[in-house]
Amino acid sequence: MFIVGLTGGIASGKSSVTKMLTQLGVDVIDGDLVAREVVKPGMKALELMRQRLGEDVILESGEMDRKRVADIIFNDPSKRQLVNSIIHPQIYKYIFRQLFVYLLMLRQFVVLDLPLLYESGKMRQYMSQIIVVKCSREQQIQRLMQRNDYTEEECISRIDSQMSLDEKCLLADIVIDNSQDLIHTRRQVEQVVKELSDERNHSVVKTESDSSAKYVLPGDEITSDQTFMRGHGTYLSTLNDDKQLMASIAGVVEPINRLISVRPLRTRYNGEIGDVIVGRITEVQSKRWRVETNARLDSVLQLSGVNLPGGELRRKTAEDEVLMRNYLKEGDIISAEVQNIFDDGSLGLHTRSLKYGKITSISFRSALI
Ligand SMILES: CC(C)(COP(=O)(O)OP(=O)(O)OC[C@H]1O[C@@H](n2cnc3c(N)ncnc32)[C@H](O)[C@@H]1O)[C@@H](O)C(=O)NCCC(=O)NCCS
Ligand SMILES: Nc1ncnc2c1ncn2[C@@H]1O[C@H](COP(=O)(O)OP(=O)(O)OP(=O)(O)O)[C@@H](O)[C@H]1O
Repeated sequence: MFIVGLTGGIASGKSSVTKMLTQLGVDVIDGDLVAREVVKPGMKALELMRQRLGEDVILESGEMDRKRVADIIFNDPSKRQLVNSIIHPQIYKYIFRQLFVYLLMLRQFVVLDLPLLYESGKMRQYMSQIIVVKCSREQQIQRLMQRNDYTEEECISRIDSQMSLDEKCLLADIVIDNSQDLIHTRRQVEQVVKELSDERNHSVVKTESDSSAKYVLPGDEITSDQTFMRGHGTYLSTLNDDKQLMASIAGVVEPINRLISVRPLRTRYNGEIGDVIVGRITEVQSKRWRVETNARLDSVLQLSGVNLPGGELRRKTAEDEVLMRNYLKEGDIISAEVQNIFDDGSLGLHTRSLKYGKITSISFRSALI
């Protein structure tokens, strides 16, 4: 799954575009809605707001006083930073949980509508593409005055509390021009969805504009430093006396501390033995299930690779084979481990551990997020 960022200036048309995306069947996470969720009474962010900004920002009903907080945010830059530092971490936690759910649902991509994507910078690293919705400053003011009954002065203080829209357009991968009527905007949105949905973009990762990225082809030497650890997409060559770390696939070198991997540019999942994956059962066959794992070929879960009721060492009988669909059927989502890689590159999975098997519900322990 890849994540597409959507941003813009205040009242530039982000919500209008997300509405069109939703109508076209795209999953959108709306940052403004998440921001409302995380300050509901009883939530940690609201308690922190009370402690750091005082009872003034809480209404009698126990809810956050949005008008008061808006006054603070749009008129006092240092307090804006304080509010952001309280609310934003909670927003990101919430968003990561939502993204995880979409990941389990094997979505191709999800759009994340974040008004402050560039200002805060935090989520940018996870985005494959960033869309900026633009209109002129005059249109922002006019639309904001019309929608919210703000004075011109109020509109200007809101617009100026954000990075300029021109600057955001320069940083964007895709710009949607919302300065004409909504039909004109809709046409652009349709085109963008068409391009993003293209199968070739299935695992698109943003690397082209990253000038510091080191690109390698299969067989290229990455390093001869002996202290590095071998990660995905690499192999050790001992042709010369010294060991060298080589690229086994084309992609971008990704060092994480001493572990070096090569991240493929545009490809489906290349599994490695020991990977823990989430997949969807696509077919029940004789003594095995076919599993969609976003790899080039369907993966295989053998009947011998699962624990059935009655104990892990129990032999699988002909009766078990008949009942396979009772254990796992088409559409079920499972977590499993890659046990082997067949000659044709397809992955053999197993679920012989209590950690793996059918995913029936998802619960989060906040401490782990
Ligand atoms: C300031 C608040 C109370 C105003 O609420 P209100 O219902 O009037 O507006 P709404 O939430 O729909 O936001 C409207 C727009 O204001 C702009 N905006 C909101 N917060 C900020 C901020 N901290 N800095 C700059 N612009 C902001 C965005 O463009 C947003 O789309 C609210 O936006 C808020 O709680 N902001 C803090 C959380 C935040 O940063 N949200 C942005 C989403 S990540
Ligand atoms: N192309 C357009 N022509 C005329 N009005 C528009 C157009 N696009 C959006 N609007 C109107 O402008 C206002 C702002 O649009 P919208 O709510 O989509 O912006 P936004 O970027 O989501 O705003 P915010 O930053 O406040 O969340 C809305 O009242 C909307 O109906």
